[in-house]
Amino acid sequence: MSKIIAAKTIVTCPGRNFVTLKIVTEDGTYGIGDATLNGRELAVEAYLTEHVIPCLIGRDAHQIEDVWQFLYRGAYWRRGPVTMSALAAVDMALWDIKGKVAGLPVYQLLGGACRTGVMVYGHANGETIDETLANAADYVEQGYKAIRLQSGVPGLKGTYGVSKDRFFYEPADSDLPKETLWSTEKYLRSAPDLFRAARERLGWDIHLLHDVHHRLTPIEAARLGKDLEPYRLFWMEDATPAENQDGFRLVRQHTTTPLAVGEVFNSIHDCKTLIQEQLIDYIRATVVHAGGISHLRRIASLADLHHVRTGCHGATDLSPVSMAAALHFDLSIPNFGIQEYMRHTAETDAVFPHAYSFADGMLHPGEAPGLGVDIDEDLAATYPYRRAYLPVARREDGSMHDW
Ligand SMILES: O=C(O)C(=O)C[C@H](O)[C@H](O)CO
Ligand SMILES: [Mg+2]
Repeated sequence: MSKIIAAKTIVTCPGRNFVTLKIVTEDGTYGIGDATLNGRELAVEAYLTEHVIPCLIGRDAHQIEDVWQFLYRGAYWRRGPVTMSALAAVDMALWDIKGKVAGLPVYQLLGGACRTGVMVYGHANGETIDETLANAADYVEQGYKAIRLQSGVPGLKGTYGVSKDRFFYEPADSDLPKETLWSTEKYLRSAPDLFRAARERLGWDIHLLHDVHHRLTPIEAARLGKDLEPYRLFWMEDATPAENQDGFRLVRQHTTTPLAVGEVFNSIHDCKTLIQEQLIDYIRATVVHAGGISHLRRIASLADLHHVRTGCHGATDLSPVSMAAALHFDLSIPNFGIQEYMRHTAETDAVFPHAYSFADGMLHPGEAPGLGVDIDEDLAATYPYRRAYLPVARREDGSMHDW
């Protein structure tokens, strides 16, 4: 028994907002978990403070599964991004505590390493194809084996996924949602040009990925998948809004471009049809939004039965605590595919000192007991919360468009 005697949330904004849960046990051991939900941070913070933390006090920190079941089954209003992010933070923090008490990195508790490192993909983007490919060439030089390419769409000012900074990308950059312009026709004309040029310039020894950000109908996604086939993408991500899972049947019938989806999923119930019918190749559900390490392992086990591999979301709105948790998970499961890696800024890295490291296109979680990430609470307190939103998209006629 390792009784939980205290828990609290820490909200900080070292360039962007993060919510962290800290759980302390009677022997003074503490664990941390990420509870960040981009643009809705304080909803999770309040859910944890008002509804979860009171239920944690007095429980055994070692009973990770029982605590998970208590908070999930006992919630009645279960699932959904707020609830599952809060539950994820508890789960991560308890795995962190267990690792620290055992003196082992979490991946060892999950069965040990299945691979020497975790292949990651970086983000190369630019206003033009030339700019995007120049940035991609830098990633190749840094040793990356896989790169996501996003480029501005000719005729559209500012495209989601395209940043001004070469290496640091923060789309939640406005205190109210910024309205951007979208044209499916223009995008569908330009996206294949990007990948044709990429293969000419970068060759075939690098994995190329692309994120459509849920912006196409199934038949449009099918056409893009076909147009991209000659360039052999590692995956086409979020081709169509994921609520309408029937849409994936149509996309699947028309293209052999591998499909990835799942960053907005919160539970195994969101992905089970797509996995069981083999309508996707990569499931991108992530530790923080899908109930923590414990629940993500269930999703991965189901996926493994159906030849679906993982590709955890890893944008900058997931804190270094989530990144570490994802790396322990990635290292330990048989059907790992790839891990997204959008580097955090130096300010964020200073607030969250961590043991994970990058070399030769791979990340490794390191050998520190637990998750191997800490939070400098004094430094965190110097960065107060600032409301920040992702942009929204309108079509050229002014109507709202899907993400
Ligand atoms: O990283 C990705 O694949 C994304 O699509 C980034 C998301 O837009 C971002 O995490 C939303 O909060
Ligand atoms: Mg995405």
